[in-house]
Amino acid sequence: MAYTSLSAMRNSICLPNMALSDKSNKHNEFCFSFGNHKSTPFFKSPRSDHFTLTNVATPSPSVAPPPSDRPETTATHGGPHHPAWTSILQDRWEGELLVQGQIPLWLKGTYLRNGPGLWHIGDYNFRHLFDGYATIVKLHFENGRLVAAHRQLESQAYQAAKKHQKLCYREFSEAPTPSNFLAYMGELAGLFSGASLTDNASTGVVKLGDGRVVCLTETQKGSIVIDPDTLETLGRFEYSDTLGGLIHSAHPIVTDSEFLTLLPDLIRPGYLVVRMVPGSNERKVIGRVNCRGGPAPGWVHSFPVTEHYVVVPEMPLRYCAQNLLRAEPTPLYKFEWHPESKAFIHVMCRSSGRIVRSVEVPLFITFHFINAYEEEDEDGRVRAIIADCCEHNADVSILDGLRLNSLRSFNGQDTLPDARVGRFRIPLDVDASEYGELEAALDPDEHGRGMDMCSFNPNYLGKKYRYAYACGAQRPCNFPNTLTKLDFVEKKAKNWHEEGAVPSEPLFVARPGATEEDDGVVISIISEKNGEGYALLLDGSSFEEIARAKFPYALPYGLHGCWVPKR
Ligand SMILES: CC(=O)/C=C/C=C(C)/C=C/C1=C(C)CCCC1(C)C
Ligand SMILES: CC(/C=C/C=O)=C\C=C\C=O
Ligand SMILES: [Fe+2]
Repeated sequence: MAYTSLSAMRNSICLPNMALSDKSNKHNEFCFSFGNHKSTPFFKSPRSDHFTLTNVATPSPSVAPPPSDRPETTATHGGPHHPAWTSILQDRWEGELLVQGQIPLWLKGTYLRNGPGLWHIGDYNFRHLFDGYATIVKLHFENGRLVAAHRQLESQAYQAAKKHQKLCYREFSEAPTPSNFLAYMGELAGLFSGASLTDNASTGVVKLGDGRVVCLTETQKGSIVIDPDTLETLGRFEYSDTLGGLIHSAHPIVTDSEFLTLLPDLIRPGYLVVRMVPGSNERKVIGRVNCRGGPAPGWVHSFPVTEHYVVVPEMPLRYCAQNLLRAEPTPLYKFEWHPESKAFIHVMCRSSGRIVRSVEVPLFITFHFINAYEEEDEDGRVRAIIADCCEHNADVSILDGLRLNSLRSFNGQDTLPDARVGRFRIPLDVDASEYGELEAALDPDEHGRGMDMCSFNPNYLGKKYRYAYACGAQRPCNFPNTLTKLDFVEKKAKNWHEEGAVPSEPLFVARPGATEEDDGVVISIISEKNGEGYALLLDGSSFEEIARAKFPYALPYGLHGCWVPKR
C-alpha cells in the first residue's frame, strides 16, 4: 500500500460494506449500534503523539464496552474487563502506527489476523470466546513503516444479528431460541440442512496458492473471501464439488501448491481427507479414514502432515449429535468426552490415500497440532512419524476455561490448566507396536505449563524442525500470557512476558534467503490490561524485542493469522 493513499483511506470512512445475502448498499456506521451500553468507557482516548494522523475512524463518544456478561456470572474484580475479552471498540479503523525500534527493511507484506472480537448483540452477551463475530486485523509492513487496520467480517450471521438485533444462527455455544414449537422444528431442519449453522468465519485466515485470502471457521459455509488490503468482505468461498457435509477442520494445511483438509463424517464415523489446488474451488478426495472408536468422530480442529503422509487424529473428545441439537450449551458444548472409546492416530499416504498405519495412542486433548515429520534411522529409512501438538494433558476443562466469564474474572488465582508440547511417535514398521507413544517434547516448566497457539517456520512444514513459537504461561494466570520460543534440540524455551499483557499467537515470518531455521521475525499483537495495545516484533533467533507500535486502543484477543508477502 502506498503511503500517499492514506488520505484516500481517511476519506473511505464508512464505505458501504458488501453484504453477502443482502446486496443493497447499506451504510455501516463505524460504531456499533447494538443497543445501549451503560457502562463507562475505559479505553484511553488515542494520544495523537502515538501515531501519525492517519486513523480513518475515531472512537465515537457513544461507544462503550458492552456490559460485563450475563447474570449467570459476573467479573469478580469489579473493574472493567481486560480488553482482550472486551468487544472491539468500533467496526473499523485504519492508520499508520508510530514504530518504536526498527522494523527490518526486508519485512514487506501484510500480517492478517482473525478472531472472534465482538461478543455482544445489544445488551445480550455471548458466553464463550469462540462465539464472537469475526474481527480481522491487518499489519502492513513496508520500508520500515507499519499501517494497521481492523474491520468486522460481514458474514451472514453478523449481518443478521445487526439487522434483527438478535442471534440468528447457531454459533459455537450459542443457538437462537425458537419462540414456539414450529420455530423449533424449523431450527432442527435448518441444523440438518446447514441453513441454521453460522458462517461467522472467526477462527483463521489463509492465503491460497492463487492469492485468494479466505477467513475460516469449522462450518464449511463459514469460508469467506476477503480483500487483504481493504479487509472488505468479498463473498462466500463456494466449494464447487459435491462432497457435501457441513463441517471441516478449522485449520487446513495451505501451501502455494495445495489446500488439504479433513471433513468429519458424522453419519458413518470417519474423515475424508481432501485436497484442492490453486485456482480451483473443487476439493478432491485423497482417501477416507474410518473411526476406530466411539459413536462419532473425534473433534478435528487441526491436523498435521509430513512430506508423504497426512496424520489424522481421532481424539476421544467426539462430536455429539444430541449436543448439536440442544439450544443451551452443555459442559462440553457440541462435544462429548469418551475415554472408553480410546484415542487413535491414523497415517494416510498422501499420494495413494492408503492408510499405512493406525495406532492407539494415550488419551489426549489438543486444539492445535504444531508440525509433523518422518523420523529416519541411520540408513535413511523412515521408521516413525513424529507429530507435535499443544496438548492439554487429556483434560477437557480447557474448553470451559475459555468461557468469557472465566477469562474476565481473573483475580490473581492461578486457574490455567497445565499444558505441554505433546509429541506423538507413531511407529511405521508393519511388525511394530500397535501403540503410539505420547510424551512431552520438553519439560513443560520451561514454558510455565501453558501451551497453545503455535507456529513454526513454514519452510519446515512436514519436515524435521527444531523451533516452534507459541503462547506459554507466567503464573499465576488464567490464560496463556507469554510468548515462548521452543527449542526441541536443546529442550529449552525462551520466554517473553509483560505484566498484564495478553499476547496473541506468535507468527513466524522467515527472512527471504535465510539459511537458519529461526532467521526471521515473530509477529504478535498484545492487549494490555490498562486498555492499550500494540503490535510486537521479536527477533526469531534471539527472541528479543526489535520493534513495537501502539494501536489507538487495545484490540480484543485474536486467534490465528497468516502472512501475505508483498508481490
Ligand atoms: C473459533 C474457533 O476456534 C472455533 C469455532 C467453532 C465453531 C464456530 C463451531 C461450530 C459448530 C457448529 C455451529 C455446529 C456444528 C459443530 C461445530 C462445528 C462445533
Ligand atoms: C486460545 C486457545 C487455548 C488456550 C489455552 O491454553 C485455544 C484456541 C482454539 C481455537 O483456535
Ligand atoms: Fe485454532
